[in-house]
Amino acid sequence: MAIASLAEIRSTRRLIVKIGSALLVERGQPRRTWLATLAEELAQLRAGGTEIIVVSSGAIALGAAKLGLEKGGRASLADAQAAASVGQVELARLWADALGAQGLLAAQMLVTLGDLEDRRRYLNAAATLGRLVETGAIPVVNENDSVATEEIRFGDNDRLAARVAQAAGAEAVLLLSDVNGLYDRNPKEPDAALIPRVEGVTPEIIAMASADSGSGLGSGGMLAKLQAARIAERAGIALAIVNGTHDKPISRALDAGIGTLFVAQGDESARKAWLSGRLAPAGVLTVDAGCTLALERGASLLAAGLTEVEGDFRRGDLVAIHGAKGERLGQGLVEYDAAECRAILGLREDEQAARLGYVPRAAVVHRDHMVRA
Ligand SMILES: Nc1ncnc2c1ncn2[C@@H]1O[C@H](COP(=O)(O)OP(=O)(O)O)[C@@H](O)[C@H]1O
Ligand SMILES: N[C@@H](CCC(=O)OP(=O)(O)O)C(=O)O
Repeated sequence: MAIASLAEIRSTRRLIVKIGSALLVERGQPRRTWLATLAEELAQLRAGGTEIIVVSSGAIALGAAKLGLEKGGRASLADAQAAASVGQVELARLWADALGAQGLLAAQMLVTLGDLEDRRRYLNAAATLGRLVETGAIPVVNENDSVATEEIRFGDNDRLAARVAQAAGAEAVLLLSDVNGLYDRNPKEPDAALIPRVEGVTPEIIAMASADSGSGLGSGGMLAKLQAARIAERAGIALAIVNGTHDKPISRALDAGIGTLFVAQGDESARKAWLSGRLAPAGVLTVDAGCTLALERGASLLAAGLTEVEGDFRRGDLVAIHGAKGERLGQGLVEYDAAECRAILGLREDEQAARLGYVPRAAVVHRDHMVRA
């Protein structure tokens, strides 16, 4: 479903909700009462059938206060990493308590840029997120700040949220911030006007983001949100920036329709196109007629339908999928190395475990990581 209004975000199947540092932390202290109202809203969304993944900042701000570090722990990378180590413990506890009060189970997931941008590791993160959500738990994702160095950091959780959305196959991202949305200039300027809807993040839109990052607690400012919007729109995912400062911020913003909606610029196939990029497939998997039919119906490629494996690829590589007559059926990210694929060719799941010596993965190419021709 293409999301055309803020209100429609309520009816998404899977939604990423990102909370910035300034919302969660005030003068070094967590905003527990506010968080309780947000958790209540997340529980309501969940009860209405929307699967929720939280991306939460706040570790550095919380940890810096505990350690008494200057500049909110952002004076140096070493400070930020130490602050994040201390603060993440508290952040996880906060979420476990807030969601627990609503009868929900919080699951902590700390990731780095590489986990979401390197194809091989991306599959692991995607599988864990998917499984967590299926179990009914609410993943609470943050960057693993204490180990990520400058070159391998997102640094801001806005882009992290957009990448998590891709990995989790979410339809929308809701960025809760301390402003109503994107303004045509720095919102502190008197004539600044809120932009309700953006169809494509153009250079003109990027130019609206002022270098002033408002709260001073976070890291990304508006520019990071626009970069996140660009990742999302190209992946066929809607993204909205709304004001999260009030109690029950989601209902307030979505009901009143106040915020900025970045409309997805592609469809589902655009999301999957990201998976394939412009890479040349590293191998070919040929499947039998039954499997061809199953793939046409949108199923995953299972080892039982595999008849031939060509090439020397590794888990996470892009492979082409061919039918029995050599016709191209599609392509996708393969869950096994080539040697393992050959070992389990044609085998059912129970036979695979015996051959591999470990519990097999759900598919050779999962439907979420496959683009049909
Ligand atoms: N064109 C703009 N529209 C809205 N906000 C802007 C704009 N340019 C700069 N900003 C600043 O960006 C801030 C939001 O970024 P940030 O403080 O990083 O948020 P968060 O902590 O929620 O991630 C706003 O408070 C605002 O001061
Ligand atoms: N991972 C960091 C957050 C970094 C960040 O981008 O913060 P923000 O701009 O407030 O979303 C932390 O937990 O402190």
